[in-house]
Amino acid sequence: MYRVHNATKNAMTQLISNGVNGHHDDYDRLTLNGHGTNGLSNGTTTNGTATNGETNGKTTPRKRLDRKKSSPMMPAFMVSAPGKVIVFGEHAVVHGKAAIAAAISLRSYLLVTSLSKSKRTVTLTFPDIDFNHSWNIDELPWATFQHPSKKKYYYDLVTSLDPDLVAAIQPLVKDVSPDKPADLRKVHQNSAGSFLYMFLSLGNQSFPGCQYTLRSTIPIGAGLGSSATIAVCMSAALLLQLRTLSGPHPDQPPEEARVQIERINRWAFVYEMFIHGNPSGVDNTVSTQGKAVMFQRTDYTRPPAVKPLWDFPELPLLLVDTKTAKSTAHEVEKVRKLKDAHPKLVGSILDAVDKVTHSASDVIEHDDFDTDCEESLRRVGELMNINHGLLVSLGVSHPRLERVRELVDHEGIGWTKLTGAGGGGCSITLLRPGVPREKLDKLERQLDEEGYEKFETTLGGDGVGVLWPAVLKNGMDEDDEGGMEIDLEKFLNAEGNEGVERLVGVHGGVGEREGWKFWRVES
Ligand SMILES: Nc1ncnc2c1ncn2[C@@H]1O[C@H](COP(=O)(O)OP(=O)(O)OP(=O)(O)O)[C@@H](O)[C@H]1O
Ligand SMILES: C[C@@](O)(CCO)CC(=O)[O-]
Repeated sequence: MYRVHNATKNAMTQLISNGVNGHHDDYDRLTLNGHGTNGLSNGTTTNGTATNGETNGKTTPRKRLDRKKSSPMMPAFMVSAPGKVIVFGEHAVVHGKAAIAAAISLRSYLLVTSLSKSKRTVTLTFPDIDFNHSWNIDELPWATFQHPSKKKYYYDLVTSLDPDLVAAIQPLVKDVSPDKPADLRKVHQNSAGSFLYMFLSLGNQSFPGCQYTLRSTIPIGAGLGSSATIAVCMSAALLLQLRTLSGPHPDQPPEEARVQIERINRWAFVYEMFIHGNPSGVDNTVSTQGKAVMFQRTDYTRPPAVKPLWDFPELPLLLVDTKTAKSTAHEVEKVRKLKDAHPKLVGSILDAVDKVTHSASDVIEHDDFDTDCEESLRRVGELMNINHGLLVSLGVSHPRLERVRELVDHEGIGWTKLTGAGGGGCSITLLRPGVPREKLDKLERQLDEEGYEKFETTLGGDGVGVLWPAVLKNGMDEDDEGGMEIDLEKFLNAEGNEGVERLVGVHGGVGEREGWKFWRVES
């Protein structure tokens, strides 16, 4: 894994000098916090043509609005999105079957800082993967992306990448990180490509210079949806900068909140397509919406069926990271090849996974389901074991995942399955009620000795959140007005996951924090 927590002093100075913190004088004009206009009715497209940006891809022409003369300075702001666990149905979901996924409390945080007007660059600063790169906005291939035959709008449903557009950004992507080892270079080039594709699709040449700095508390490539969180953060940030989102604010009607969530999710999917090749969209969907969902996409040209599971139970789960990095794209491709080679057999396995997911949903949603009752948990646990067995037969387990199962099964501690893409990554164990503390301690010691990492996380948390401006009310080091501005230096200097959580965390170890806002989609 390529996790770099603390950039060196020199690198840091360079990263910081790329960006200046935006002024705060214009933020109350924007669409956040309920004070601004509704992005739905104010959907000015980048070429000055006004459209009604309603969902379902339908547009009604509206009268032309005046083009904005200059773009006002933005305050620095942040967005955050949660990782996820897939409880049932990974891989099968790529082939049109159902999956159940829940948001977790580990999150990614993106700080967006505007540059002074004369600075015409856009910079990605991703210290977790040792990546920092700038492009001159005026040198990007806008003409190709803005061509009427190619142009996409913020409300569009994009379900495949356009090969001509991918080709247009290749010259910019291939220059990224020439001196890094090949595997890291590939990761950087993927990050660059997915960002540029979305930036050029949504933005325009008069976009202000800015810097996007990302830090995450989610292990990378561990099956916890790290890439989807980056996709969701980037999508939300760009849509906010383009003033195409309204809220989040406390009085926002749920149906309006749902439109914003849907919009963010659509573009997050585009970002994911670039990183993964063929994602199902379950990761970005649960990361955007939060809580838990039952997800199915049978027709890739249409939005998926997403059933929110508001009352998803607080399952007693042990989340274990094998510390063996994998690539989702690689594991998904392996299953596709197996299916091509044995279509009927693999088709039956995928159908069986679908049945397991539906059975689990029935059990969990039944009135009698009780997380304190052994019988309830046993039924879910057995389904987890069956799901894992089917994933093994698809070839996506790993000896280190099997070792976790062996240790858990031997002590009768619970039921284990891999979660996410497999091939390494994480497992989840549903704990049997009443297991003696000594047994759990023994397991934890053993896992620790063998180089596993245990994660404490809760399921079903909030989805994408916004901190606008990047000032926290009850954080640390509050100023005279009782707020603490999160600037680039503080953000980059925060020590490890704990430091990031303490500085900007949605909970921050100090309880629910004022400042972070979420689209509330429950009705
Ligand atoms: N903290 C981060 N900073 C920058 N890029 C990241 C970060 N975390 C993830 N990424 C991007 O996501 C990629 C990992 O995605 P991948 O799908 O392989 O794993 P995952 O999303 O953690 O697992 P899964 O899809 O199985 O849930 C990285 O190669 C990188 O491009
Ligand atoms: C393996 C997979 O099913 C889940 C990855 O978290 C891939 C996907 O759904 O895109």
